[in-house]
Amino acid sequence: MSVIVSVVAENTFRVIDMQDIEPEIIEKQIDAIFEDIDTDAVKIGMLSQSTSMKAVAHKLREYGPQNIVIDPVMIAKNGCPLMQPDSMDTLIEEILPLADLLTPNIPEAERITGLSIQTSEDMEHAAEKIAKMGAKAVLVKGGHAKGEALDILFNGEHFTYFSEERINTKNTHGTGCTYSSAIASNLALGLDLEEAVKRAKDYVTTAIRHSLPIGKGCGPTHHFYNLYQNGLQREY
Ligand SMILES: Nc1ncnc2c1ncn2[C@@H]1O[C@H](COP(=O)(O)OP(=O)(O)OP(=O)(O)O)[C@@H](O)[C@H]1O
Ligand SMILES: Cc1ncc(COP(=O)(O)O)c(N)n1
Repeated sequence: MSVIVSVVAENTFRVIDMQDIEPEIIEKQIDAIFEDIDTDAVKIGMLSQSTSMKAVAHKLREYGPQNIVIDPVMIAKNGCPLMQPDSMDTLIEEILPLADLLTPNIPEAERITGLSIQTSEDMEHAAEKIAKMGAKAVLVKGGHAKGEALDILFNGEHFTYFSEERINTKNTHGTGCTYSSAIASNLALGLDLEEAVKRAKDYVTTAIRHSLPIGKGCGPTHHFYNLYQNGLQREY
């Protein structure tokens, strides 16, 4: 089930424009879900401005769902801003504390913490600092680093490393969106956090390995590669 918070006119190489949905309509979309259907996990992506964040936070506090995974989207792969800079305080005060898991990439973790992140120790420090700010667990993603594709999970007590070799492709549009959605889905299935992240890391790595060379910019990850392998054939 989806709640539309913004309609974004974008393709593989640019964001042309966006129109945010009125906060009252965001809240009513959330009501429409929670008054009807059981919710096992929630995944939150782009929230472009404070009023959208406040609407989402207000309703999540009201309904109190479990397994809230938040991808604090700030800037698209192609460099276009997706979150207004003046909404950073609202993100930190209203959204971050709702997270059972926050999944910043390195630039997002730097903006949230004010730390500079160069090494895996820096990723650990940032994860710890974000946990102190109120997120129950933090996964700092290393897609923007060099070398191995290393992500570090801090569950409030200890760190777990998830590493894969870096795939040489420009078609990484939506890697973080894919990853956080897969983690939320795995939590909804009842897996513990470490196992949910481990399986989602395998999934996103396969989706990047078989990402689609379409469009003039960064093509998307292939969400259905395994499904197609198992019978729903389609050649790429
Ligand atoms: N070239 C790559 N090869 C292998 N894994 C990658 C590559 N790029 C990103 N990843 C992995 O993809 C996942 C998403 O991380 P990333 O840092 O790209 O998130 P993101 O910047 O939030 O993504 P997006 O904003 O595009 O949705 C992580 O597991 C990361 O390690
Ligand atoms: C609506 C929306 N949400 C998230 C992203 C981030 O994905 P990417 O960093 O791959 O551009 C995006 N481009 N658009």
